[in-house]
Amino acid sequence: MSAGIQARFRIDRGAFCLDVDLALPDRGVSVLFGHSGSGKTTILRAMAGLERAPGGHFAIGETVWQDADRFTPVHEREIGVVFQEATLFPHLNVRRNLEFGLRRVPAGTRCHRLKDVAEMLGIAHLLDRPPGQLSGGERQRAAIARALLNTPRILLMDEPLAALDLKRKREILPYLERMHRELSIPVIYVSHSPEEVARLADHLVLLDEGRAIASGTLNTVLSRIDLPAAFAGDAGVVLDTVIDGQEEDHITRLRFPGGVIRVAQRAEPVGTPLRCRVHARNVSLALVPQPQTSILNCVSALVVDLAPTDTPGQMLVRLDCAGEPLLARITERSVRKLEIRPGLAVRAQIKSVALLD
Ligand SMILES: Nc1ncnc2c1ncn2[C@@H]1O[C@H](COP(=O)(O)OP(=O)(O)OP(=O)(O)O)[C@@H](O)[C@H]1O
Repeated sequence: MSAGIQARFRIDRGAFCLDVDLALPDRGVSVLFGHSGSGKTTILRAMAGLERAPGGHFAIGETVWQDADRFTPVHEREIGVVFQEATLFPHLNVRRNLEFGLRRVPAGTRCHRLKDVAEMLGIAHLLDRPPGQLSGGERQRAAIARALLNTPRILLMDEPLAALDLKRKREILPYLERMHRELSIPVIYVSHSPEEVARLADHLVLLDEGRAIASGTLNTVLSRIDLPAAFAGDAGVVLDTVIDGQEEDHITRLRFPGGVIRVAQRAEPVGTPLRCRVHARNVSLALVPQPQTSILNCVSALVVDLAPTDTPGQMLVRLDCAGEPLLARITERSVRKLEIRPGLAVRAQIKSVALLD
């Protein structure tokens, strides 16, 4: 088994000190999430070799790019980097821009790869256009394609959607999700958008003032109730479900290990995976099944632990639904009334779920 990604950096800038020691998976998307100024970009720059972190260590599996006696310069690291603003050459059309990324690929496979990557990112029909005639989202997709065509060992993305308006963000996210499914290289993705985290992350690192206050699989970190400030009112988990069947009244049934969730009708076939976000504020608790309720979704769960939130009178309760975590945000009064405590069996009523696609 490979050792994954090891990244240990200490950078002292006086007013700001980055001090992280991260073990990240060498597949999937690891999101670095935190407030402005928490050190996300500095980590990415240190990984790329753009920032010196004396005494640091950075390795992907057996490939060591930085340790006590080595510092591989940026141009010798097999990385793809995508910044907030797409950096395409304005005087070259999209095809020529992409060909720039092909220098490390054996000549025989180049056309094939260019075509595949352009199709994956939905820009195959734009290859003859200059960047000036593309929308912001299309330009960013071309920049991602160029970074991928360099056959990197790792893709570093620094808020690639930040410069786009909401409509363009929504347009590009499905391409990123597709990339997520189809790529075998690790992606380190800087973001401060909870929506991007929920849609794209496999692994999540929470940063605060230069330190990693949590790092783990997406739901392990999202379901921590001791990190109240991180997501504040957005606290919640992500469920990976599959479509289980259709019901009358235009309802689709989704299945996850903790039970069944019903949502407004979806057109996809049975078996299609769907990621959904369940906000803690949309989950309430009952001790017995509630037949007289308009809420369609109710699953059995055990209380794991509970903690106060930033809002007076409100508590976060962590639940275990057959191994899947779920969070509920309820009032302190309800905690007292129902005697909510670790180990208690409850019914979790899910008022709504947000489907992430
Ligand atoms: N070249 C530099 N010299 C000195 N300080 C810097 C430099 N670049 C960034 N900083 C400071 O280092 C800290 C971390 O910056 P960084 O850009 O890594 O944060 P970030 O989490 O990526 O923020 P944002 O979300 O706003 O991009 C900030 O306090 C910033 O002001």
